[in-house]
Formats: sequence, structure tokens, C-alpha cells
Amino acid sequence: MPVADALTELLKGVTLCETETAQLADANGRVLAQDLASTRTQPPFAASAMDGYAVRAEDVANVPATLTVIGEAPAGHGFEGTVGPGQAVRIFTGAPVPNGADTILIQEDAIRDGDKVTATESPARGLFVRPAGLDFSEGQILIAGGAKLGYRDLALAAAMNHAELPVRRRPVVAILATGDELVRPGTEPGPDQIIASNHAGVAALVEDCGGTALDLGISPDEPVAMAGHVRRAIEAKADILVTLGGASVGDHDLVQDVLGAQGMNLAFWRIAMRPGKPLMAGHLGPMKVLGLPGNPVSSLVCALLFLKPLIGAMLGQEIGPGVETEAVLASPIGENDRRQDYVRAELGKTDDGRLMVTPFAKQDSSMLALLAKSGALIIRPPHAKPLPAGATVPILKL
Ligand SMILES: Nc1nc2c(c(=O)[nH]1)N[C@H]1C(S)=C(S)[C@@H](COP(=O)(O)OP(=O)(O)OC[C@H]3O[C@@H](n4cnc5c(N)ncnc54)[C@H](O)[C@@H]3O)O[C@H]1N2
Ligand code: MOO
Repeated sequence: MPVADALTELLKGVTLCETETAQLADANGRVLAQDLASTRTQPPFAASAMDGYAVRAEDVANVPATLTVIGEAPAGHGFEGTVGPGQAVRIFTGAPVPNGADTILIQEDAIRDGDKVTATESPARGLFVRPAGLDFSEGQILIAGGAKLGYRDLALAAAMNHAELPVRRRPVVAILATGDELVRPGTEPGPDQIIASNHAGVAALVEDCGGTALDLGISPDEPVAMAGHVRRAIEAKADILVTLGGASVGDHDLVQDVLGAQGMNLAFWRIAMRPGKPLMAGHLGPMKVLGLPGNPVSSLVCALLFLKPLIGAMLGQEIGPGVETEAVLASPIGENDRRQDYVRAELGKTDDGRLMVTPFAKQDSSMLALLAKSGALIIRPPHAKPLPAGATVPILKL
């Protein structure tokens, strides 16, 4: 099954997470559940953009021109009266421009003497006046539903006077590592054991995508124990169960059998992708199941390509794995077989500033250090022809 078809299959029947309310202070990184309209106009009044004097443009058309200062308007305290011919109001940035005035004379271009001010420059009409609604107007939709809220959105939402926001519940992603050889980080492994690494990476990706990671620990390669771990995911009402390892064809690769016995409907198993051939997907009741291959690079690349869009879909977002673009090959690359290949590569720039990729000579799917060093994955479609240095290739930036 091609990668694109597998993704389409995985996203079938996804249910959106419900809407809940988040306080502004807790909304960073959350996904907005519906379009957000402003409850007010900003600025709500014509405001001064500078410290100086509110004047009538015609009064300072010919300079020097001396005006009478009839009052003061600091921010938060408008001047109640009207600026008439030959008059000015001392004004500060953010204050409402008083009636009658249409222009701000900045204080650098004015000489003050008691209640008189003399303009030494002639500002154009409307200069340094921010008209009401310059930024936005009441009722205007400023943030679209499905947006992942960042610092700029939160400032804007605050300016719109929303103290709380409708956001999607974070999907809960239960993560279960499998394998007798695995121990948790920080533990002394036995003679034939290694440290379980995939969990840490997948959990971080889940959090980055706006989900909540639920650690189900490590199951031994033993069906009864593994079934118990799976039941914990069901009891926790996880939206997604991610299993790590045990997805291939070995005698101790039990994940699919255990999930099948629990009633999982299999969507697909094995895809035309490298790394990630034994990827498995299905659903167990309402819970989506994604079986990631155990090899660490396979786990993480599959999580990026499949888990990220799946979490996005539950949050109402149509998102891909990341930034897909093109780069120039720094060294030749060989012919590809029938699996779509995601080649780990260093990312740099050519002398003329174009993106450039250098594929690593070793591509073993156990090599986490190389993945961490990679700036991009070169995407090699099935049966792609060999390419010389200088050719352009599609890449996924990491
Ligand atoms: N005869 C065949 N053997 C294999 C095939 C195949 O088609 N025929 N596929 C290979 C490919 S490709 C992959 S990828 C792996 C994936 O197999 P599993 O998903 O069953 O993974 P495991 O066997 O459990 O583990 C593989 C490897 O990764 C290490 N591992 C597992 N989990 C973790 C973890 N949480 N953290 C760190 N490392 C982990 C494990 O110790 C193994 O070294 O199968 C090939 N075999
Ligand atoms: O697909 Mo496996 O992930 O090649 O190592």
C-alpha cells in the first residue's frame, strides 16, 4: 500500500474532539474550535499615535504658526471640549483625538511657551491619527476555527476582549512500548537489554501536535500482559493507542494478535515505505490504533507521517507532516526500489542560497543519532531513478 493511500485509510472515520473552554492563559498551543469574531472595534476611537499636540491641519499649514493650548489629553483621559480655530490640545500616545482636531503635531516640531505652542513644521492632515477601527472592527472574524493558537493569536484574542476561548479537547494518545529487551531510561539494563527510547520521542511529538501523551509503560512480549496494557488504554478512553514494536513478522511480534483478540478492526498492515514497512493501523471500538515499528527511526518517522496528521484531524486541522519543499542534492543518490524512501540528510545551503541536502551514507533505521542530526528527509518515490549531484529532490524539513 502506498504511503498516501495508507494515510487516507488511517484518517477515515476520525471523530473530532469535543469543544471545551480554555482561559486565555491556558490556551497557548490549543486548537481553536470555531471562528473567533471580535466583540469590539480597535482602536475604539480615533487615537493619537504620538506625543504632541492635537491640531487642525489648516491652522498649521503655514509655519511658524502659534496656537493656544486649551487642555490636555493623556492616554485613558480624553479632552471633553472641541478644538477650535487657532487652538491645540496637548496630547499623548493612545489618547482619543479631541473633537475639532484632525492632525497630531509631534512635540519635536513644536515650541511650547506657557499656554502657547508654535509649530515649526507643517504636518499633513491626518498625520499620526489612528482612525477608529484601524486594526479591526466589531464582528470581524480574525482567527479561523482550526488554527493552532500561538502568542500572536492570544494577544489578538485578548484585544478582541475574549478572556476564554472555545478550543478542542486535547486527544489522549496512549503509548505502549513492547519488548522483553526494553527498560525505562534511567534504569540499568540487563545483559541483553537496551533502553526504550521511542516512547520519549513519540510522547514529545504528541504534545507538540496538541495531544496529551499517556504513558502505558513497557509490556513484555507475552500476550496476557500485553492485553492488560491494551485494556488500560481502553479504560482510560484514549483516543489513540500507539504501540511501539512487535509489529513485524517474528515469533515474538505479538501486537497484532493481541489487539485482534481484543476486537481490533485492522485497516492495514505493512506499507510501501522505508523506514516503516510493518506499520499497522486499525480501530478498537472508538479508539484508533497505530502500530509503529520498533526500530527507533521507523517509529519516529512513522509518527511524523501518520500520527501527526491523525492528531490534527481529531483537532479539526488538515495538517501534513511538516514543511515539504525542494533541495539540491550535494552528492549522488541511487535508484530506489518499490518502497517510498525517507532518506536522512544534512541540510545546508548552496553558494547561491538554495537549500542543499547531503544524504548520510548509512541509513539503518536503528540510528537515532543520525536522525537527530538530520535537517531533512529526502523523499524518494517508489522506483525513483538514480540522481546525480546537483539534481533537485523533494524534501521534508525536520
Ligand atoms: N523477516 C523479517 N524481519 C523483519 C522485517 C521483515 O519484513 N521481515 N521487517 C523489518 C523492519 S523493516 C522493521 S522496521 C522491524 C520492525 O519490527 P517490529 O515492529 O516488530 O519491532 P521489534 O522487533 O519489536 O523491534 C525492532 C528493533 O527496535 C528496537 N525497539 C523496539 N522498541 C523499542 C523502543 N521502544 N525503544 C527503542 N528501541 C526499540 C528493538 O529492540 C529492535 O532492535 O522489523 C524488521 N524485521
Ligand atoms: O521499515 Mo524498517 O522501518 O525499514 O526498518
